[in-house]
Amino acid sequence: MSDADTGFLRTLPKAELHLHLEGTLEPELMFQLAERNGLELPYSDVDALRSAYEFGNLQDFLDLYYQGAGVLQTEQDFYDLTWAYLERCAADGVVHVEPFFDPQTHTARSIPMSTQFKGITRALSDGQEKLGISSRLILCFLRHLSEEDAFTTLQQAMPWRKHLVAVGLDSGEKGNPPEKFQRVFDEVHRLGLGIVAHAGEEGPAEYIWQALNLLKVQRVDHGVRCVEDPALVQKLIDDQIPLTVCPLSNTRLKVFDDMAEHNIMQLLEQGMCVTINSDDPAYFGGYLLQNYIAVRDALGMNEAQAIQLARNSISASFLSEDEKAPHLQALDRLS
Ligand SMILES: Nc1ncnc2[nH]cnc12
Ligand SMILES: [Zn+2]
Repeated sequence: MSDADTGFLRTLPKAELHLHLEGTLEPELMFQLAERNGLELPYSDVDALRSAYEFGNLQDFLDLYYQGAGVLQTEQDFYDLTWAYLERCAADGVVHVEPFFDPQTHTARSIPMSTQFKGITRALSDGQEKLGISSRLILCFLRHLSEEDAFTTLQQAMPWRKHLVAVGLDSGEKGNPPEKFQRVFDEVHRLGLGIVAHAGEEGPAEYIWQALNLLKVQRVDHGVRCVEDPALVQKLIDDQIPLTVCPLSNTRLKVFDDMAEHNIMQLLEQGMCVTINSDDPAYFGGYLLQNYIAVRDALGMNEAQAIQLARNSISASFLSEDEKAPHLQALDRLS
């Protein structure tokens, strides 16, 4: 039995570091935006759409996720999406967020970069002002597309450079290793932006090595397959490279058959800087608090471990040390 009750988990000051804004598109909002934009969805109603959320693997999910994102057309759509997510964060006790967005999903449909940035950043700014939630935005390249396309995307984002803290790499991992994007991440580095990448979700431990050594990532998104290489596990511990782990996502996408088999608590106990995140909560059945609850219920996470996971999320963020301090002090008071 665990001693971390839900109220306690809610009051923990937590940061969310692995969250795709397009993955917060709830079926209700998807239908609302489709109607507002005069689009037809290939589902009769919200229930029919939700019942399609059965995924055998990452690609099954991505096919639906990219299709769903097609309803996002106007600045207000991006605002509404982001604002709805921030309201969920407020309810879950999330104090800081570093969301991802996938601009190529939208520019490919002729939705300008400016439309995306304006809607998202206006909501993030309201989130700070009205909800007290701080944020830093991360642009992700889609790894199933070419490196040339990523270069074009980076160029298009330059007028919005000051709104970005980092650039990431997502989408289908298998067959799209980090090395495919080494040159564009060299450029990201030259621009002084942070770097993160999905690696070791479905892909092998070798992709995590590449993310570290070739892309020079500051955090690894997912990374749970690191356990297949003991030397890699040791490196992640020694260098305290944060892993942004997404428990509900991993079970819904069959990275682990069952939450009871998830390795997050083993990684934590080995001394790795692991964090809990929700990835694509509208598709995987829960926002950040729900992920903490799922880990508690299946893996017996206790209060001290929950505090450590929350502490890791603040430490691993792109906030300055001064900005982290009040959250870390609040966590110390709970210890
Ligand atoms: N879990 C995930 N892995 C890779 N790309 C994604 N895009 C949205 N969610 C993702
Ligand atoms: Zn992800």
